Amino acid sequence: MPTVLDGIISGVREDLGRRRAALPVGALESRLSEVAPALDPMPGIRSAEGVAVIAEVKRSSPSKGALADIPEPGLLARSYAAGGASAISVLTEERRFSGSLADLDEVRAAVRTPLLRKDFMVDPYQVTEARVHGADLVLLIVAALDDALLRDLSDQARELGMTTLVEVHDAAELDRALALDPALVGVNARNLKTLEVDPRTVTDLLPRIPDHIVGVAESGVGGPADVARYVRAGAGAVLVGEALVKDGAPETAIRAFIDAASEVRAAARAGAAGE
Ligand SMILES: O=P(O)(O)OC[C@@H](O)[C@@H](O)c1c[nH]c2ccccc12
Repeated sequence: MPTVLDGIISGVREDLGRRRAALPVGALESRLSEVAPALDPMPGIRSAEGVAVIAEVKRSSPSKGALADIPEPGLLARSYAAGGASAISVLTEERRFSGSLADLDEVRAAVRTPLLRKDFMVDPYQVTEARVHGADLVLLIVAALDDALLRDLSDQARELGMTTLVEVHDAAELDRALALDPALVGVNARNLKTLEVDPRTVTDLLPRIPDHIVGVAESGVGGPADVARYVRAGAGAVLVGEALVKDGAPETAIRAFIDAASEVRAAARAGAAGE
């Protein structure tokens, strides 16, 4: 039976075919020289106080439908940056998430924060496109790629100066991700094949990520208590969409996430000192 992920990917391939027909790869590549070099998000992510927040611009999702209108993604991105987000994720998938490369352009024009192109990357064309539109990071979903393509896209991103966030959902995928030695490994609490969210996926897998790689807890953060739980499990970063796009004051919400994480760290330090 085809999974939800299979359905999303076939739509992504169709849309990609249309863009490639309009702008062949050679013409796309010639635009690379016109963009500013990719920013390195890692110093900011590693030195973030409490936890690095990767705040997502997300209009809708296959599981929940419409989440928020977001007429001006640039304005939302500015409030994310003002709240202390270490990076901003922009969903560019059109059919299920109502995103676009135009959103990425708008956000790029609005902030200097490192940007992640969040999409279902299945072709090198998309990685080049991400860079041309100003992305500094790309998401690579292990469940959507075989090892050869995963390696190729990861190498390509590195050659373009970009950072990869490699997303996993189970132990076997985590092993495949770690083989690439990426800067960031994301554990998605949502199973993209069924869309079910189980935070235990994150708390089980994060502790298996080596210290030199930043573990990113993805999905299912509704409030500061969820952030605290993920940080206790070893998250160096959290990726949050729905809760922020629905909040009238995303700036304040991000600060509350960071504060919750800082409290966990202070308690851990106090515990260690008292031992
Ligand atoms: O809106 P949430 O539950 O905070 O989730 C954000 C993010 O984790 C989610 O959008 C996501 C994680 N991995 C993905 C891969 C593709 C599309 C979307 C995603």
